[in-house]
Amino acid sequence: MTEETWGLICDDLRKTIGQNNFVTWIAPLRFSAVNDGVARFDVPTSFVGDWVNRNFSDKIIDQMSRNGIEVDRLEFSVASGGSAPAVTHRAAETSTNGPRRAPEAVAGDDLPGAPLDSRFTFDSFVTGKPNELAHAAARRVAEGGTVTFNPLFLYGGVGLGKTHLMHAIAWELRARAPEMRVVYLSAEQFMYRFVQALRERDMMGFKALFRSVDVLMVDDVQFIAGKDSTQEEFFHTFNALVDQNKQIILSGDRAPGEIENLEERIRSRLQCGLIVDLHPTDYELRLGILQQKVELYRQQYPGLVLSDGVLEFLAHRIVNNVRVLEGALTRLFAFASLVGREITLELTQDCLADILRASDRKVTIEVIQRRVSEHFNMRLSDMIGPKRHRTIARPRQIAMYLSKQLTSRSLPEIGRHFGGRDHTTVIHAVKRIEELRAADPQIAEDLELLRRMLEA
Ligand SMILES: Nc1ncnc2c1ncn2[C@@H]1O[C@H](COP(=O)(O)OP(=O)(O)OP(=O)(O)O)[C@@H](O)[C@H]1O
Repeated sequence: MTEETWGLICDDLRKTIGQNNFVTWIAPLRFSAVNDGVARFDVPTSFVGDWVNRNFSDKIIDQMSRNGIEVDRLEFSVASGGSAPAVTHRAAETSTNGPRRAPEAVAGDDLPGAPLDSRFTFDSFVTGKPNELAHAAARRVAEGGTVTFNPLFLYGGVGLGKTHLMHAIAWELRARAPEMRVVYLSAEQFMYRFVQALRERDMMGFKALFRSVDVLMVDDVQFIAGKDSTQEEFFHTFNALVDQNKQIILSGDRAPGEIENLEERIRSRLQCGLIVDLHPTDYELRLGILQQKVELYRQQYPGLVLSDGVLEFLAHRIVNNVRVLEGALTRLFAFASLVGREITLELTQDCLADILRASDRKVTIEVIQRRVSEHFNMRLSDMIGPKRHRTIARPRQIAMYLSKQLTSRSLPEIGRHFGGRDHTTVIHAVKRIEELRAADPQIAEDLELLRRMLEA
């Protein structure tokens, strides 16, 4: 297999495992050789090799086979040094998110940090009303001065920039104070390190390692909910660091108070710091992000002409998360440069027909939740939270009902969007609202109003 074929396989893998997983785990691999049914790779640390082997080997083998390379297993050896491989750069440069360099590890080799994405800096983070508070808090922490709020907890929906902000803080701290031991990792990686330490009977080492950092950043903490011993260890690590006045920065898909199956003592500890919310994007922010990305693409595709109104059109029409917006723009530029044409509105509509159709059709569950919360004057976060009072539970049921009516999502998927509730809860909600619609004219009217607003 050539490096070029590996590059193609990487492109496919990115689609199947998602951009974040790809950047963190696959991009750092350096393809070495295939022989006797074994594909060999160099990896920066045994941790990465181990993780990829456990979590992604099936997918890699499958994608290889789709590209005509048949292997039975993968082997990883720790590279003796050097930077990320050329093929990783190439694969990364054609990523759906535009030009960038390969990820780098933020911590020294002895520290358990995950690689950082070099695109995710403060410079490249566009601010607007929906994210200004989160941005300001992140900036403050990144100054690295006296610890004023601990932890900083960033939360918000998918693809709204939580990981971007965390990486930006890490880059900034690293630039300002290179001697600081800054560790960024996902909650899943934290758990993996913990389980590995248990297996290898090296809890002392684990504790010493995590207690020796100056700044600890853990992404997607909702992941540890319900995982009892990991939570316990996380709690001790957290306390030890707070006691030493070390900064902790966390992110989650919802506020700490709304993460189910999180131990009460952790929840209350998390609530002691500053909790900031990244809100869904608005039109101005989307336009700002598009304009910023276009500047980058102008360097990559010099000479491409963009007609007036195209960016405004995209900002209006693609209201999903920023990741989708970026993907659309990347495709548009790549396509226009391939056919050598100006990016007109017409070309945009042709090239992005599927994405536009999907956004058209899509009244998303998130939008339904938002509209219903506004209508009933309740907090959006209560849609996914645990509260059961009628004034909250009823609108939540209405939102579930509308999600079933207006989207093609399955019952379990809807349940997941409502704070990981079971599909039977959704069935119950749908039945209940159907009954109420027949019996209560006020509910019938509310439903009709909401449906019209959502389909407008
Ligand atoms: N305000 C912004 N300015 C520039 N780029 C942004 C902004 N918000 C998000 N992005 C980009 O959108 C993409 C998704 O962001 P990110 O991965 O940080 O989201 P997330 O909130 O961590 O999502 P997830 O819940 O999926 O982990 C990234 O490529 C990021 O650079």
